[in-house]
Amino acid sequence: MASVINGTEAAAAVIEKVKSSAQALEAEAGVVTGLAVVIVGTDPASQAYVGSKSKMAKDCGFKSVQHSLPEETTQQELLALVAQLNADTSIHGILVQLPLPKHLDSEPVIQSILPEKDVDGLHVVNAGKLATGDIDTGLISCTPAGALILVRNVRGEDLSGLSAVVIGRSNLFGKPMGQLLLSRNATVTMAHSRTKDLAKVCAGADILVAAVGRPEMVKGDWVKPGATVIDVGINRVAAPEKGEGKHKLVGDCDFASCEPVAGAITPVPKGVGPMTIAMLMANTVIAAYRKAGKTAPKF
Ligand SMILES: NC(=O)C1=CN([C@@H]2O[C@H](COP(=O)(O)OP(=O)(O)OC[C@H]3O[C@@H](n4cnc5c(N)ncnc54)[C@H](OP(=O)(O)O)[C@@H]3O)[C@@H](O)[C@H]2O)C=CC1
Ligand SMILES: Nc1nc(=O)c2c([nH]1)NC[C@@H]1CN(c3ccc(C(=O)N[C@@H](CCC(=O)O)C(=O)O)cc3)C=[N+]21
Repeated sequence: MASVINGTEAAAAVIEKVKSSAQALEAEAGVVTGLAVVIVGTDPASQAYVGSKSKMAKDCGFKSVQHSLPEETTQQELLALVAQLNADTSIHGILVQLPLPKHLDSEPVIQSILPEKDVDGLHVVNAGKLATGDIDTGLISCTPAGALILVRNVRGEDLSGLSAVVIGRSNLFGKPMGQLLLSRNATVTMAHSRTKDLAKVCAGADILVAAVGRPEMVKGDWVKPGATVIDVGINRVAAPEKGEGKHKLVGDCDFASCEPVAGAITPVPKGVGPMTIAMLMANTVIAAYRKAGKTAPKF
């Protein structure tokens, strides 16, 4: 039986440190940490995430601004908003919620954010720093940064001798996760949709991280006994057992079959999800410290 990793509790510890850091920065330098979240369109799931990010920012004592733009926003209008936020000295972090509506091209928008305000870690400068092994001076994508803290809580600071498999190779999660695990000396395999015999690849993993977007794809017989399983997937599926038209969240791992085999496993919800929001706050306060010329807290 695995121990179930409590993401809510781990996130609360991060948030406590963010709050005290933000307070200290305000007391010492008169700087209020500022976060701007930009959302385009009306996707209900995105609206919910953005709402909880703005609320958490306020709880941390930040200045929090939310820009909700209509579905028909043009590329030019979105770029103009980012330029305005880049120039705004009261804003230290900018997050543009993805995915954007189909008529918009997300890449130029992301690359137009100043790297020092790119709290999603998606700017090439930040992605490049992580890829070249600089984990200290850039900003790292929130979900992998949070997932790594959960891994460290179970396995310790140094992952030498452990094999890690990451399923998924997105810029937002899979690639930075692989690089973070590598930076801690794990032996990393990046798996994806073209990987042959995925079950066998996974069976060698001491640390198995799934970020695929396929509900309950990873089964218990893919899991090495005692492995640390980090389930990043957030899938909203029908839950007729809860009543007609009801939904529930499930991960990319089949919890019922994985949990008896794993040594430790994250649940969905209350696993990686809360860490993502906590690390967004952490990145924002880090950005504010750097802007003020002060040594940023480490998480
Ligand atoms: N908890 C949180 O805070 C967050 C959760 N998520 C969740 O994580 C999941 C992944 O997100 P994201 O990385 O953005 O997704 P993407 O859709 O960008 O990437 C999915 C990856 O999974 C791979 N893949 C797809 N099908 C298979 C398969 N059958 N076997 C092996 N690999 C496969 C793809 O491979 P290929 O490259 O070959 O196409 C791709 O690399 C989603 O469920 C998302 O909701 C995301 C961000 C934050
Ligand atoms: N630019 C950008 N950066 C992101 O980091 C980003 C994004 N776009 N687009 C969407 C994904 C998804 N994402 C989540 C954040 C928190 C939870 C979260 O807190 N989940 C709760 C449950 C929430 C619920 O009940 O609905 C949990 O897992 O316990 C989930 C998913 C960030 N994303």
